[in-house]
Amino acid sequence: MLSLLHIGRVVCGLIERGERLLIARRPAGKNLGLKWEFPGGKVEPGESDEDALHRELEEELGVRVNIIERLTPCFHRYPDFSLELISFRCVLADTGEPLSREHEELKWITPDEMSQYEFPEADLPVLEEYRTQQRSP
Ligand SMILES: Nc1nc2c([nH]c(=O)n2[C@H]2C[C@H](O)[C@@H](COP(=O)(O)OP(=O)(O)OP(=O)(O)O)O2)c(=O)[nH]1
Repeated sequence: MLSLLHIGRVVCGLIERGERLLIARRPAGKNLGLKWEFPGGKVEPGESDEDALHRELEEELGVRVNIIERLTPCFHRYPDFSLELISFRCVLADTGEPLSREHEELKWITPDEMSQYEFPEADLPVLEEYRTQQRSP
């Protein structure tokens, strides 16, 4: 029998700077390797989603952020595991550049450029919601 692992809540940050958003490329050896994602990670037991976001962004990028808005959470089932992805629009709290401590590469892209990058399937509704928001006045 196939057993499907539910990894629980994963938070990620859509970090905005002017018209651009930060995307990060997952390392080759990790699951969903070389896909582009929004930095973040798994929420630990007893932690709030917001605390998890701040912890992960500090660990992965060495940055502090201010949260602007929580987007609609998405449940997604991959062939071998499922997760709930909770995304937040945010901005950098300080002037320093994010560091690529755990990713293959970081890039600042415009919403129009998103379609040129391969994101995990769980991110597709997030990208759609974000682009729709950008188009509305
Ligand atoms: N950070 C992040 N993870 C995503 C996104 N989309 C998506 O499907 N995921 C998946 C990939 C991973 O299976 C999971 C996040 O776990 P992770 O392994 O990157 O995070 P972590 O730092 O908590 O994990 P670990 O290496 O400590 O085990 O969520 C996304 O946009 N950002």
